[in-house]
Amino acid sequence: MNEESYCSKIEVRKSCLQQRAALGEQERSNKSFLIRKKLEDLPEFKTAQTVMLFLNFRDEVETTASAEAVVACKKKLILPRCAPKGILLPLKVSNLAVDLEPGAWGIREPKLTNEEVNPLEIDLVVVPGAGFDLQGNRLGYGGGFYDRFFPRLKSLTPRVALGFECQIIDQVPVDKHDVKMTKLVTEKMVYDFGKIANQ
Ligand SMILES: Nc1nc2c(c(=O)[nH]1)N(C=O)[C@@H](CNc1ccc(C(=O)N[C@@H](CCC(=O)O)C(=O)O)cc1)CN2
Ligand SMILES: Nc1ncnc2c1ncn2[C@@H]1O[C@H](COP(=O)(O)OP(=O)(O)OP(=O)(O)O)[C@@H](O)[C@H]1O
Repeated sequence: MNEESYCSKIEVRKSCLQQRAALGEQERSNKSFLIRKKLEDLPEFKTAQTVMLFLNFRDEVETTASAEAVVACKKKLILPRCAPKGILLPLKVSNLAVDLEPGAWGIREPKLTNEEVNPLEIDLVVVPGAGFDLQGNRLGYGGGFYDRFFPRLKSLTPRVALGFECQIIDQVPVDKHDVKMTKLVTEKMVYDFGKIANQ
């Protein structure tokens, strides 16, 4: 990775996460509800048979209710599990009450006994992030997990990020491995970046 963007990624990440942390518990919960409604109203959510979500940790957008909605409407729910070397395993979850355990960094992750799915089967990936810009760029926590995972999807599988308005900045520092989002959903609106291939 280019050294200049590495240093600025650390700084920018810190500042975006501070903005997010400044939201109160109630505010985060209210905004998460609005984000959830917008996500579940998206045509790509409605038509997807297989949805890869994330379960929130720290002060991310709350996603548990959407995960429950995916299971309740008989879609296949896929959740990520961190594996060594920055690999993200997409595992099938049928029952949120029994299929999860606290994994890396305390994130609620599927147990390894859950079935691993072929990323080519996934119709929609919902993506967390520390910061976003309105060109479709996303900054994560610096593990490179999602950037290594995206090239394994079909190139036009929608990649929808969830974030709060306060996490949007003018320009996220980008490297050549960074994959753009197709949409960003915030409490205020859905930003559409068009059909962008993942490689
Ligand atoms: N809810 C959720 N699940 C997710 C992600 C996410 O962003 N949100 N990930 C998205 O990729 C992956 C986890 N990625 C992570 C990467 C780094 C750190 C982290 O805490 N890093 C340290 C610094 C480096 C270190 O000590 O290893 C830190 O921030 O203190 C946490 C999660 C997979 N699952
Ligand atoms: N496709 C890839 N192939 C190999 N290495 C990669 C790839 N994507 C990212 N990396 C490496 O992973 C590390 C973290 O990358 P980066 O800071 O862009 O992660 P991030 O987007 O913040 O995190 P994440 O994708 O987990 O949310 C860097 O060392 C980077 O070189």
